[in-house]
Amino acid sequence: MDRSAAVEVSEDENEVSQVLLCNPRGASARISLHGGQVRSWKTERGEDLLFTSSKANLNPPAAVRGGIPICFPKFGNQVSVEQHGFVRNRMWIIDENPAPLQSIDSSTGIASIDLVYKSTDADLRFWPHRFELRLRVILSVDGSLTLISRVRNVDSKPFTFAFAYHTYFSIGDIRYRWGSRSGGKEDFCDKKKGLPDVVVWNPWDQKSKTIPDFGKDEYKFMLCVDAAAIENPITLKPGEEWTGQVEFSVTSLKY
Ligand SMILES: O=P(O)(O)OC[C@H]1O[C@H](O)[C@H](O)[C@@H](O)[C@@H]1O
Repeated sequence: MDRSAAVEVSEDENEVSQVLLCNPRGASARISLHGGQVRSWKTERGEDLLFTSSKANLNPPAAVRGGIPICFPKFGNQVSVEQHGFVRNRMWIIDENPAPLQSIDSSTGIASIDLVYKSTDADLRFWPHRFELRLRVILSVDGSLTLISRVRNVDSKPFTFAFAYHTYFSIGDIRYRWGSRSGGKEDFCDKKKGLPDVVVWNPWDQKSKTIPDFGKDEYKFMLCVDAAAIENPITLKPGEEWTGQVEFSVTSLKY
């Protein structure tokens, strides 16, 4: 029987709202309003395709180690801006009135949610520009996950930023073949728009020991592959908007 897609909002143990998207086949994605961060992306068999550390600190404001933190307006460690920007450490809200990007109808089996983060006066101390960042997360009938971010300059002067979906994939065992899951039968595939760069990161054994919210041997079972715009930062004039989109799916390998 074909069921409709479902969107449920609940609170986690820290009273932070979480949105659960389910497609008719039982695949799901969970998104936290803390950071607008995708926390899990599960197949219909319940297997999480994203990594979350067993040592992750779930208490705001620090970003959770795992899932898909959003890095904006900077990537990396830069003077006066928090590492990887600050929106991953802020509380977002559900956008009740999203601009239509495409028609989404839950009876078609597609589940989606729109979140927004609007810069505050306090943020101006870290980055002196006013912006609105909207995130649409779409879980499709085939289980693929699409993230569409739109940054709008609502200031009176231009600004320049970097952006990354800092995606922690869960993998089989990095010592045998990175990117493969459970013996090399499946692989991740992503399609990107507006995000020309890719950042690949694994802390490996030595750096793992210096990261408090990361388990000693967990580096073997994760790999960050970030769809990003970093090398050539994006400049927006007042009123302009930029869109960065990524679609993740799992494909079966033919070997
Ligand atoms: O610990 P985080 O701030 O989340 O950053 C995690 C990692 O992200 C990136 O991939 C950087 O290149 C690394 O230098 C950094 O350690």
